Amino acid sequence: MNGTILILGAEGYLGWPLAMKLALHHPDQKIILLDNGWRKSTVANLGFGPWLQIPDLSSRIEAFGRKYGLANMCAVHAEVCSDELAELIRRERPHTIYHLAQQCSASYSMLGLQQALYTIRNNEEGNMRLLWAVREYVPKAHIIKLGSFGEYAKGGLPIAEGYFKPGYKGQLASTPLPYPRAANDIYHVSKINDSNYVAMAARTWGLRITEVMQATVFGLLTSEMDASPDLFTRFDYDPIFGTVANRFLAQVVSGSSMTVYGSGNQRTGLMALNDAVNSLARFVEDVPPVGEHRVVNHVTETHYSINELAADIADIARGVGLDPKISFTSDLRGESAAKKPIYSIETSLQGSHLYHTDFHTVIRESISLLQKQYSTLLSHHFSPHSAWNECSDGKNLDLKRVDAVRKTENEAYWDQFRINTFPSTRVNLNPGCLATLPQDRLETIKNQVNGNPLSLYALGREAFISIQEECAKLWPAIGYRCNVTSSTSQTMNLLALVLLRRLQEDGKRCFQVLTSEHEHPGGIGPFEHLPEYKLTYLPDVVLNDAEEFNRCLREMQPDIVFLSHVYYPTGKLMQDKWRLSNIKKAVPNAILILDVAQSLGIQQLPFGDADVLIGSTHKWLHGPLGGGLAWFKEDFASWIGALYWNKQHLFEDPQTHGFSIPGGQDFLLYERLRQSLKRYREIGPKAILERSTYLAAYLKRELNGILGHAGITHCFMGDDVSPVVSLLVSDYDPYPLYEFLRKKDIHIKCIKHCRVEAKVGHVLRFGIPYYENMGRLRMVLDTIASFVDCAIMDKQEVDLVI
Ligand SMILES: O=c1ccn([C@@H]2O[C@H](COP(=O)(O)OP(=O)(O)O[C@H]3O[C@H](CS(=O)(=O)O)[C@@H](O)[C@H](O)[C@H]3O)[C@@H](O)[C@H]2O)c(=O)[nH]1
Repeated sequence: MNGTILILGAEGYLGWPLAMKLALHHPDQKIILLDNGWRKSTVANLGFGPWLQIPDLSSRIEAFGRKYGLANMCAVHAEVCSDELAELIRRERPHTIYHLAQQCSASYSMLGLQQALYTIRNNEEGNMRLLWAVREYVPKAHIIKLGSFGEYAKGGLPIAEGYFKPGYKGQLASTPLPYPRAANDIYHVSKINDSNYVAMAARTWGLRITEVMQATVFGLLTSEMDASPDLFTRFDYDPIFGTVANRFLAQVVSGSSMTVYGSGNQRTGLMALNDAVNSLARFVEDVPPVGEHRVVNHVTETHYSINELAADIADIARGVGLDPKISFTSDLRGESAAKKPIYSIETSLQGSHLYHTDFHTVIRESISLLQKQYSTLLSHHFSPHSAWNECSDGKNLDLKRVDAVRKTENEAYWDQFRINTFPSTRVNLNPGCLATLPQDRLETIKNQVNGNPLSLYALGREAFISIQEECAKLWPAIGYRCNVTSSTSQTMNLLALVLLRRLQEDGKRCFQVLTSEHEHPGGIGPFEHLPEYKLTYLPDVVLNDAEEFNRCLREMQPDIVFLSHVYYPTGKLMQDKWRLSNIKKAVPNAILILDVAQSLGIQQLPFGDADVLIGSTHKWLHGPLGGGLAWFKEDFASWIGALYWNKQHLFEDPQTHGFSIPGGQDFLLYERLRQSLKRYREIGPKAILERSTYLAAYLKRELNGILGHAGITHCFMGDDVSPVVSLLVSDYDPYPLYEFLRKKDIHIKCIKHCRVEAKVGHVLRFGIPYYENMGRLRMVLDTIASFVDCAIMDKQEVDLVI
């Protein structure tokens, strides 16, 4: 490769088409696409999503490679606001850097304090870090910084390109001064501040900077996409991230009213996506001299007021047989203009560098494409955002609306969320393995390591620290050490062996383990297979009777009590309030191990009495397979010493020595877990449990109806506080049904021949992830009903009867 071009914010609306254009125009150059996925996850978390479901960035890069036979793009998941940026620039030495990695929504920046702070930090810190990194490592590089046309103060004067020579008190300035800037929102103020910093960096440090004062971009297609959906860019049309022309397009195509804010006399500059990207790409060859802050007004449609824009789009829409409507709201942004403001706009590139596609052509082409790619429409995308001056207690009213959108019963919201983040067509309801890594994180992780084992370790260390921070927030456990381990089964093997070694130091050879009849083999199995342990399985009638249970404890004086927090076959929650503290009172020297594999992520963990709590990450945290979290009481951890004895510690921290997975492992596990915990915290444990139990109640109710109708004797085990539906059938073998579902890509769990709460039979377990929805569960139920009907009606009981 003959050089490197770096695009910051390459997964955005402009970033991706720009990357394609550069890759095609410069096949001998390496194009690095950096993004942190913020835009995608933030839009989804607000309850919105783009019109078209676009593949993730790495799939798009692959599709581009296939179509054009080029392999000069590579994606990097990194934060601009971290040392990763300087490190990347130091390593790659790009000659051209596009900076598009900014929070670009004025409405988002006005949602509340957190959003305002995020905008300032991300935009201004990111910009500052870029300037310093370029100064340090590639001072001759060309920075192309996306500014905003909206930074300029509009006062009836012609709008110059960044600098002009004003007159005052009869005198004309001798050197050009910055054209006045003013804004009504935090986003645009952050861009104004950026302009000052880049101007300073050019003047004082001699950097070469082109600042592109970008007007509102509209449209969906660029020439490189060639109408291939796997190369499309995101098209947002919601009130926070959707911009005016794109919103109007989506509104006319879907039959909603175009929402004009205020009088509609306010003006907006516009530019078609293809024109904007073409022009941006040409700056690679058009480099300003050292020390120049060149400002470019990037706008092609200079005359539109919002009313005129709506009227023009309405005309074009009518021309293609649509029935456009326009509605007016109050002046949400304080833009009130009694009549259209008058000013002209200078654009030095117009006619040369800046190609201007006919507005009507782009609008017609966009309408046609939106009609063809009609998506799941969510009407809340069309409502306006709330007024920028309507704040109470520091919280903008919009957030309340967003909360309402996200509530448990909002199928449209969750459907969109699933499509955005867990788009698999399979329905995974196997509560033993809900390890479905969100789509938007997969690519991130793939690109972190680039085949270098040392970077794998470095990433592992960094991720481990973040995991510990996340865990401390999610599960504050005073007096415990939290460690990232292997899964419950793997950790229990180690713990059973280490315990044996420690217990035998007192000379004893045989140890009593008290447990229940419904443990998962992964937890209790190691004790069952090591002959030094003698197991007693208490039946549920004893476990559920406080007095009887205490009597057993006192009589047996077990060395170890091993119990599950949520019962494996039924999903029922242990009555831990009295159970665990009673164990500690009755047998204070016994080691109490709590298997939280079935409860981690959906129930509050009962810290306080248990010496160890062990859970897996591939169930309700939807995290990596083979990972686990284990909490050890401080004194227990000191006594037991370690689980891993090979001293290949990955960390300096002695607290983790011997308890965290040592070197020689795949530490992407840590990165995957970090991503899963981040997602888990973003959605929130409460929302997750509420949504999952709500769906589980629906599935249970409907399943009951189907089985009752078919005359199949059954009962549901468990309770209503768990998102696990556990179905017990005694007269039928449910395995053929399980197999039938599996072939239809519906996964559940079948446990044959088990005893639960004095009943004997076969159990089918359904665990319902929060991101599922009624429509997909209905499909599962219909599939079950079709199997059951068929088997009964065709008198194929032979399939069902044991
Ligand atoms: O449904 C809507 C949406 C917007 N508007 C009006 O359309 C105008 C433009 O609003 P917008 O949301 O499309 O765009 P804006 O907030 O101005 O910001 C967008 O356009 C800027 C360039 S410029 O518009 O400032 O030139 C970029 O910097 C930003 O990143 C991009 O989000 C405003 O007068 C707004 O009141 C409506 O009337 N109805």
